[in-house]
Amino acid sequence: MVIYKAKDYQDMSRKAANIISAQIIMKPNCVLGLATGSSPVGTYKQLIEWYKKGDLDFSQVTSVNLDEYKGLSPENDQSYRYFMNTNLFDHVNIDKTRTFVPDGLEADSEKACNDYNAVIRKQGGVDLQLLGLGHNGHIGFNEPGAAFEKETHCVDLTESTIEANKRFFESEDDVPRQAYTMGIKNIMQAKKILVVVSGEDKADILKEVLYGPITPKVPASILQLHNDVTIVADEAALSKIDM
Ligand SMILES: N[C@@H]1[C@@H](O)[C@H](O)[C@@H](COP(=O)(O)O)O[C@@H]1O
Repeated sequence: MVIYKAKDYQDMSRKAANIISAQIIMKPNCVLGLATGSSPVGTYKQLIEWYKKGDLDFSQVTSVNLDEYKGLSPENDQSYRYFMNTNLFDHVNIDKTRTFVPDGLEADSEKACNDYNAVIRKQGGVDLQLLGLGHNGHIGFNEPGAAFEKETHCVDLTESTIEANKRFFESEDDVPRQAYTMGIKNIMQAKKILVVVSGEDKADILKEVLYGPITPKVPASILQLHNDVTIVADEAALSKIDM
């Protein structure tokens, strides 16, 4: 595991975007595993900037996103499909038919999840998976207690995640209670993993993730067992770790 200390959110975003750019340059037809949340937004902004300067080409890139709220349509401005379109896909030359997000409108959970696993397999797996980190150590929507061996599945969101995500909705009642998420098994099968973490409020959980016991109670702790993980975190997020 490699840990890069960034000065602040912007520096973290630039460093992470550099790693993603290197992946695209080395393998133009790579499969990127992408994430939502506020942590990767700056990274996407930086990638868009470099694309606009002519330094990056997404024309052969495929993407698979980690998760989607169950019940939200792609047009719903809180859906993760909408997030990806507005924060990245609409601004670069990626072929949208090669950008995949679980189908939030598929009411049959088993079908939605099996279909998504098939999509990931068809792409030949993920070359680089970008991850944010939830306050309770979740990755994607794999909440504490999630079995490590799961592939894409339907989850009940925990109260703390609903609380953390309600800022994006009009009211707490509007926050969906379930989501489809890649499982830990899908995430661990990625060839490389890049985690972006920012802010003092993530300092305790980041320390636990990196140096605590590997346990489903802290889903991201499994990353200690992956052989190619890069953490890019800002000083605030690393403030509980001596380095
Ligand atoms: N499903 C997403 C996660 O993929 C994300 O990592 C997490 C942290 O979000 P943020 O980066 O906004 O702190 O939030 C959501 O629950």
